[in-house]
Amino acid sequence: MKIKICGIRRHQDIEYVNEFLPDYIGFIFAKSKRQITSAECLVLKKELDPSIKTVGVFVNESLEKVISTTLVANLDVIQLHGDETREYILDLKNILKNSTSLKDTLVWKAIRVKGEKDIISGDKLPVDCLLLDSFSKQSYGGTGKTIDLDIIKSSTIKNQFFLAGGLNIDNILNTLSEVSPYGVDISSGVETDGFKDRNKIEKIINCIRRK
Ligand SMILES: O=C(O)c1ccccc1N[C@@H]1O[C@H](COP(=O)(O)O)[C@@H](O)[C@H]1O
Repeated sequence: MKIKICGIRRHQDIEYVNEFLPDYIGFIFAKSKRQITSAECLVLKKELDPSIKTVGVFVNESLEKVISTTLVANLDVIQLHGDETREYILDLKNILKNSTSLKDTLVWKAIRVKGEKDIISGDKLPVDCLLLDSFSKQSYGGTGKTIDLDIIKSSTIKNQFFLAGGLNIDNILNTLSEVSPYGVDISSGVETDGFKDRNKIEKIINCIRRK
């Protein structure tokens, strides 16, 4: 089970992830209280354990901005978390494929699940991995709202997927007994008063790894 801790933005956050070594961390480049710039990301990355892969989270961003940020911050994965279309994804993959420095960059697409049809159409997208998140009218992500697991259970999703949306120490084991994602993506569930909390990161990573 892969683990991603998202919304890393402070030096302390880097210390916490270096201690507990999730597989991935996420940097938010979209409008959010967790948003950082590519220059700030670069500074944080210099302190990061090299075994941890980095994911840039973008929402309805121009291809130029996604590419320049990915280059500056030297990201391993681009996570599209908005309303990006199949055409946008194909254009992005084409640019990555033709770039010497970005040809190994992966593309993940977040599907904000309202119903089974969202999963069915998301499953057809030309991406390296899907990320199933809850739907909220207020915000594109990082809401702490959970997905209705019955929608995933009754779907015929074929792609590997990360599960996101309100995962925390109180619901993680039950969630993983109901569905079998490739990985879990956790953000607000490891925060206290809006900031990453070392103890919550420790507890949830240990809990998932002991499972
Ligand atoms: O975390 C954010 O602020 C954010 C903003 C805009 C798009 C995505 C964002 N985060 C992603 O949201 C999900 C779920 O987060 P949570 O665990 O419910 O708080 C996760 O995939 C983050 O990458």
